[in-house]
Amino acid sequence: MSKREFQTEVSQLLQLIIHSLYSHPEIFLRELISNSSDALDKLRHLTLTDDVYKALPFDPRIDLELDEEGKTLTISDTGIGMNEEDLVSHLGTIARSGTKNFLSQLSGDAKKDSNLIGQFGVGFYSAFMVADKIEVVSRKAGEELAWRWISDGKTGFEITPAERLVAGTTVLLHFNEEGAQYANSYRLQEVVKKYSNHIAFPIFLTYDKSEWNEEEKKSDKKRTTEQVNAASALWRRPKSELKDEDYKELYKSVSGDWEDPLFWFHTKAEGSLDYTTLFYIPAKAPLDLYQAEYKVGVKLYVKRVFILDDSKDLLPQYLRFVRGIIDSEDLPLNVSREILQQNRVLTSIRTASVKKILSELKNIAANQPEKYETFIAEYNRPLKEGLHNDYANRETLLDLIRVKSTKVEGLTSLAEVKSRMKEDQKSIYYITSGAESLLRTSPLLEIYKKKDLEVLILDDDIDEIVFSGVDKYGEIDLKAVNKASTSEDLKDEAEPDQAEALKPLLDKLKATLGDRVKDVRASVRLADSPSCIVSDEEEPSLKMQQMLRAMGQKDIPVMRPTLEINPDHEIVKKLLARPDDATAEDAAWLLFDQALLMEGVPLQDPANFVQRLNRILNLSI
Ligand SMILES: Nc1ncnc2c1ncn2[C@@H]1O[C@H](COP(=O)(O)OP(=O)(O)OP(=O)(O)O)[C@@H](O)[C@H]1O
Repeated sequence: MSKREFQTEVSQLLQLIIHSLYSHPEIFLRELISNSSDALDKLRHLTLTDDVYKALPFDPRIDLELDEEGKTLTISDTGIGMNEEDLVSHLGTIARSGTKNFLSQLSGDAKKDSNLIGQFGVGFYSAFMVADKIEVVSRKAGEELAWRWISDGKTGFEITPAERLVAGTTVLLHFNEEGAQYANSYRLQEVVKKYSNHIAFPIFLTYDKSEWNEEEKKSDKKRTTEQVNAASALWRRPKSELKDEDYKELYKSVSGDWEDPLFWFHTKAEGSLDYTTLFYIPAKAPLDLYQAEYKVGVKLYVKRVFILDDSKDLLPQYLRFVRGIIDSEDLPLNVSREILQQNRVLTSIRTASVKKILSELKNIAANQPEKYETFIAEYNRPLKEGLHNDYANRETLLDLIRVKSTKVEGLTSLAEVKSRMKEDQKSIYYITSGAESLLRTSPLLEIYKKKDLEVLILDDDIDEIVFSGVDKYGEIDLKAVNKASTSEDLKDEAEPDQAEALKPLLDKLKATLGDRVKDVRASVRLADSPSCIVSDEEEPSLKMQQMLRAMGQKDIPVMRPTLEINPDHEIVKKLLARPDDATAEDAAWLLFDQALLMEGVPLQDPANFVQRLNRILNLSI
């Protein structure tokens, strides 16, 4: 006999499940049935593709056996099974980094945590909500030995040799007080129908059925086995036969989510390629959305046979929040992961699927704006990632994303921004890189305020990278206000060019600031501030350079910004009038440093800044 302890994370998860998950104890059955269904999927795939397994008998089914008196339930499958090693690693440790991350997000507030866990899916361990002892007997396909795993969900588990006639897994639950309600055949049937009706394999329930005995005028109990689920691949049925409830139920069983999805798109394609797709958008963004090791939410089937559910090639990465099914008629059943990557059929399905998802989202944006708002609250950012990566769908994605702006409260679409453009407005303008409050008060926006031009406030930290690659919305140029060339648009033909008159001052400033600046120029974009910082077209902004360095990128050359000064500002006028003033040098540095501060860039030498400031203050008091 070998006694082992659970990995710390498992104990943590078990504690949580037992103490805060009482709101939905029935999901234990969905989780165990879905594990069985996965195990059957895996074995079916092997029997179709791997010579070693081809000769093995495969009679796929899931059996629930109820002992009402003894308050036990077994869930058995004829799937892939587990050997001793698998039992230890699958039912004693948590390998998925997503789960570990999930645990670290827990707040200790039972209500919030149970919502989190609902989105996450707790798997096998959820059975400890309803059982105080669980025995698993499993035999791996192709192996002779079977193993028994026993645990009370508290101290650890034991593994001993056991017997099992065929490959597969049997989970025996000894119900606790909470679980006693499930030692009831009606309740079990109800829960199976609710969550697992469309599992592709038959689920049988064996129980003592009461039957009326006419002769003896009493009811007898008779051991009966009945199929309790529909076992149909629901996605292959015509849309007209399916009700919203059917879609929601399938969603919950494929995603493990408790909440209804926001919406779904069901498509049957016939023609050069035959396939069915059913995609769902979860109401809440998956918790691992921003993790490199996110869990794939789309399963690939070939002719209703499950192939895989962990391929990142089924949809582009930015659509990783989509859940659902792709079922193809044209792929071979033995298609391997490597082949999938360059398979023409899958590439076509993927391209068409992305188009479909995006065009459906566009419809929703147009026809159900409130619902679309809920969607955007969760998924605006991944769509922006798409702008960066999915060139082919950029136009659609530009219509789908939402942005903040100086003209509206909340979010707005680029189509709305376009419709608000003034007659002589040459481009759509935006400002990036920094917190919203910093961006809204930036001196770079002064001229736009004065001219009553709208500016998009792009304060998401990926915005600068994303939008630096997007230079047009339809025919209209998109321009960052902190780029040197953007000011070309703003030049007033009527206004005389002041550069000539300013030249002596510009030269002087340049000489003082030396190699800290690339250039010093007269600005056309300032109204109230004396100076601002701009970058060249191809260069990341100062704030961005700072971020890249903070992220550990070392090879970023030091890029010098251009300082622009406002020819109409009193300070600038005075400096021009008194070129030999003793304070000129201090003033030059203060003009530069304050422009940096307004960009959100920390000063290289704050002590120097303060000394200069105090000297000037002293003179003015
Ligand atoms: N009936 C079964 N047959 C074969 N393997 C199983 C069975 N039940 C569980 N396992 C194995 O144990 C692992 C852990 O199961 P668990 O339900 O905790 O998580 P999961 O199914 O991987 O993830 P989740 O349920 O969170 O999506 C599974 O990945 C699988 O390898």
